[in-house]
Amino acid sequence: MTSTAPFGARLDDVVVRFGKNRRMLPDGTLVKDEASTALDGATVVIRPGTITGVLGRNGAGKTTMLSLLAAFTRPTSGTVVVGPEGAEEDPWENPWITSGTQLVRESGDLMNDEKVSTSLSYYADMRPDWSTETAGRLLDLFEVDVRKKPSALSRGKRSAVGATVGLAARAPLTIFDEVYLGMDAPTRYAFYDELLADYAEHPRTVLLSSHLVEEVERLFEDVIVIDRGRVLLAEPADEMRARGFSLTGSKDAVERLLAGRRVLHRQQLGTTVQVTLEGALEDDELAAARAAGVEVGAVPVQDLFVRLTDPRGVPS
Ligand SMILES: Nc1ncnc2c1ncn2[C@@H]1O[C@H](COP(=O)(O)OP(=O)(O)OP(=O)(O)O)[C@@H](O)[C@H]1O
Repeated sequence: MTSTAPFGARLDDVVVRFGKNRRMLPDGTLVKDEASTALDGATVVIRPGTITGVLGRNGAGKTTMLSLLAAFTRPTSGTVVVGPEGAEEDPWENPWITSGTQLVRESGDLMNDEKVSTSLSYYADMRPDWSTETAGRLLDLFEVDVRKKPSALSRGKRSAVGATVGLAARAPLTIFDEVYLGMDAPTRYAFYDELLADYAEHPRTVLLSSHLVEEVERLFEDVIVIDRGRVLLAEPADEMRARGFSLTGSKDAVERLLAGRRVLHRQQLGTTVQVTLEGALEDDELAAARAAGVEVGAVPVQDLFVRLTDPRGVPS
């Protein structure tokens, strides 16, 4: 256990706009930059003591949301609270909350001009539940030489240091924002295994954003999908998986089972058709599908995510 109960979090109608700055052009003209809206009325609850996947297409607002929780950014409007259940507080300039929140970004947030060991000592001092034993073991596993400066490490090794910081900190709210970048497949899988094992022994709240959905979806208990600054869905991963199913079989047999259903995706190979549909089959429909030689399958979270956030909408 960490010494503090896992943190939950809540965003209520949060808007974040960037860049309404005035700028002087070389000819002396004053221009006002277009504001860009990163979050546009985002409302979500993050359950304490879960591993939650944060999914969204490029520019959807994931990093902005995670930065709000770690008090790296402030909302333009709306409220953000973080903390143990029933004692959540605004994280902004709130040392009690921020000392319990570890955000790991792609950059690893290491001191560039110092040895990696210096950054690790800094995190060890800052995080009340820091595990020196875990840090040492993971650095050995990832084969990181902590006597080097971050600039002398490969991108994958820098990410591995970030992953190590995130796990060794044992923070009640631990956030990994695309921490896998640059890591090769064996290192990423080692990280996922370590995350699950450490989480089982030391329950806390983990948020994980990743574009490698197929790889990480097995870790998720909850999933948040962000689409163009809004929360499209936030629910247990099993509920998300139950949002759809696939049918594979001959075109005619599959077509007969489509009636009235929303088709999320369709592909055809010769006379065989595979469709992804929203909802679930009733028992009699399932029996009819089997009798017609149509295979009924689950849909990976990756596919549902891609279809549900398709900017062209879903085919009718
Ligand atoms: N500091 C900033 N200044 C101006 N615009 C910003 C800033 N940070 C983010 N944005 C804009 O806000 C939107 C959301 O960005 P954000 O980084 O949160 O998305 P993301 O879902 O993490 O994307 P990606 O998957 O590509 O990393 C984007 O349009 C981005 O250009």
